[in-house]
Amino acid sequence: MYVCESESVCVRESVCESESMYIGDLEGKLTDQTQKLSTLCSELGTTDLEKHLEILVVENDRLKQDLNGSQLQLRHLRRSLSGCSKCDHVENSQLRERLSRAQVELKKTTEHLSELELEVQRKTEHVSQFEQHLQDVLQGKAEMEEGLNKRIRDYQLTLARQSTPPVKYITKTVQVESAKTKQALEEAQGRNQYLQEQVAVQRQVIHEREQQLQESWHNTAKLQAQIMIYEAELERTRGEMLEELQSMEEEKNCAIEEAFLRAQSEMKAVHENLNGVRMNLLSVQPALKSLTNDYNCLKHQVRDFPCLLQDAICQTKEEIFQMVEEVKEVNRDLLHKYKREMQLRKKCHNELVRLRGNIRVFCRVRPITREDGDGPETRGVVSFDSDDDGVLYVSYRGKTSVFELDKVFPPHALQNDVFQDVQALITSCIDGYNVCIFAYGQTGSGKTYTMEGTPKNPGINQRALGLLFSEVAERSEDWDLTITVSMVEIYNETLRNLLSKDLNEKLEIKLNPDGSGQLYVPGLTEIRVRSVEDINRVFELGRLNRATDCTNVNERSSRSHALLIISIAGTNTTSGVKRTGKLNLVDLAGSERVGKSGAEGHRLREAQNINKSLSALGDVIYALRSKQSYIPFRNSKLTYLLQDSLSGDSKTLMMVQVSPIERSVSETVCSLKFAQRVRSVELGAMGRRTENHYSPSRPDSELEPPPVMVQPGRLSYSQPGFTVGRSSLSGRRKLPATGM
Ligand SMILES: Nc1ncnc2c1ncn2[C@@H]1O[C@H](COP(=O)(O)OP(=O)(O)OP(=O)(O)O)[C@@H](O)[C@H]1O
Repeated sequence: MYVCESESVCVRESVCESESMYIGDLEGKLTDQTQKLSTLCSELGTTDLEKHLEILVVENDRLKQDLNGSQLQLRHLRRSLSGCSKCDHVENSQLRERLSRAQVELKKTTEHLSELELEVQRKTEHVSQFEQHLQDVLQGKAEMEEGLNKRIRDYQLTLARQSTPPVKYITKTVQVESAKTKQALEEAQGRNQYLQEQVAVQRQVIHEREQQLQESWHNTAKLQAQIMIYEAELERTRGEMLEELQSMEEEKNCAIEEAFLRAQSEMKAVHENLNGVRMNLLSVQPALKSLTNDYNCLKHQVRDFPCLLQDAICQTKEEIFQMVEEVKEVNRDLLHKYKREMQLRKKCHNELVRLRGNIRVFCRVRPITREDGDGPETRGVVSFDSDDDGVLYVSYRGKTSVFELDKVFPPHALQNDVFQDVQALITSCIDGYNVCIFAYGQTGSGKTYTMEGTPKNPGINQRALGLLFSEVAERSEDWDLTITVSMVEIYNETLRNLLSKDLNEKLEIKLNPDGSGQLYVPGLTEIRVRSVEDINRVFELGRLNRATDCTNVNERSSRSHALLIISIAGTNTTSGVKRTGKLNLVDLAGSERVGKSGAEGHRLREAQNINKSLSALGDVIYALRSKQSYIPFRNSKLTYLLQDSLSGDSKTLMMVQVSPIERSVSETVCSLKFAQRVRSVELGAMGRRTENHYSPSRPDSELEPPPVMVQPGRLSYSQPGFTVGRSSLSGRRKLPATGM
């Protein structure tokens, strides 16, 4: 029994050994399978699939980009094509080139796309093959696992069947030995458990891979669908492009045809023109021949022209020189005649002035002004003779007084009209005469208006200086003339220098110590004037100085005599002979004050002084008229100052100013009577102030050259003095002056 038990234990041990060997074998196989699986997994594993998938995705993206690029190009081409209709033929051809390039690129892209499609297809097949293989491997593994499980179960059943009661004894033994077996079994079971777990893990992994594969298939399908859509789009675009290309081709053909037809017609026209030109050429040939001949002829002439021109120039020069000489001769002759005529004119002028009389009396009737007011007293009492401009009628209380003067200016006479009649006198002072123009009349009769005028309408003073400037300029070739100006006021028998800085300075009239009998005023300011601006400045200064000394200029002007003394000194540039002339322009004080003022105090003194000076003026004129040996020039400052302008061959013009209104009639008549008395005076004959020697005694004289012989007939101032008679030659009617 013991043997039997030991035999059974041995059998059991051997079974166990064989079982454990088998299990180890199985384990080795399982390990191999696991290794294989992992190898397979690593071969086909996630990485490769993902890589494939990624490659496919990248490839797909690239394709998408290509497609986008192609679409963009296509759109661009479409736009270009739409603009093509407006472009010309050249642009069409450029677009066609671009289109063909795009087509080539599209073709390439399509080819590349089909290649990629093939690649995708190939890869998909490869993936499906791998899947199939993986399924097979999994199936084998599952089968193997199933077999192993079955065998493990069988072994477990066998082991369960072998555990019998007699083994109790043996069990002890077996217990000793079966512990090892048990342990081995347990180990095998543990390993088996472990392998089962591994298998489960692998299954899970496979399941995940399957899912991923499914997704990738799904994506691939999607992408394929997208590719299909793109392909369809491409196809459609290609179709459109082809259509457009075709239409463009048609257009091109049409354009070519049109251009060809046009070119043909133009060619035809050109041919026709050419024929015409040919015909013209044939007809022009003879003319051309004659032109060539002419040209040759002209060429010869041009070659000879400089010589001919030189000859002609020389000849013309000679002629011109001759003509210039002739003209010079004529000019000399004319100049000689002109100078002679000028001398004659001067003689005639002086003769005319002499015949008119040295004392001339004009009358100016001022217009009725607003200041005269209204009423019967402002009625006009003065009338004129339309046939005689020297006659004036004054009607008052039924009586008419007639006054004959040299000239009467009616109220409407202008400043210039007055000046026209006095300018001959003014020019004569350049010839060495002393001239005196004074305005006489009652206050407000227009004396200042006539002498000074207004800034816009100047009177005799400014016009006289303007005339003198132009005369000086005209004579500047023969005479070196200078014009100086002084302004003096006589108020209350006091002489005041209106151009002086010291207004309190009183001037005195003195006899020139050189024994010439000339008078001069020491300290009198003489300002040289060359232009109208100079005159205006001098007048302004005079007006200012006159105004500073009184509160009412108008009042003062009515009671003082204002004198503008213009001296003209000249030296003959040829002979060195000097001569001087003086022009006194006097605005007298109002004449109505004389003996009528009834005033007291300074007003009385004023009236007495005005009376004195105007009476003295009357006395002087009376003495002159009656040719008295003594002329009372010294009775007043006025007559003393005007002595050299009232005596000898001096020329005097009295402008009697009268008011036309009834209120002033008595003053008007008085003034006109005085004027007639003055008009009847004859002045004695004295030579003009002509010097041909240096006179140091005259304070205003200049350095003179040594005396020279005066050429006969050249200088008008060399004439002897002349006696001035009352103008019996003037033809003026002698009308009795009726007193009132
Ligand atoms: N011919 C004229 N045309 C227009 N207005 C004139 C004329 N004559 C004088 N008048 C005006 O008459 C007014 C008095 O003239 P103006 O001052 O010249 O007189 P007058 O005799 O100089 O007086 P006085 O002795 O007070 O100085 C002035 O307003 C002046 O403008």
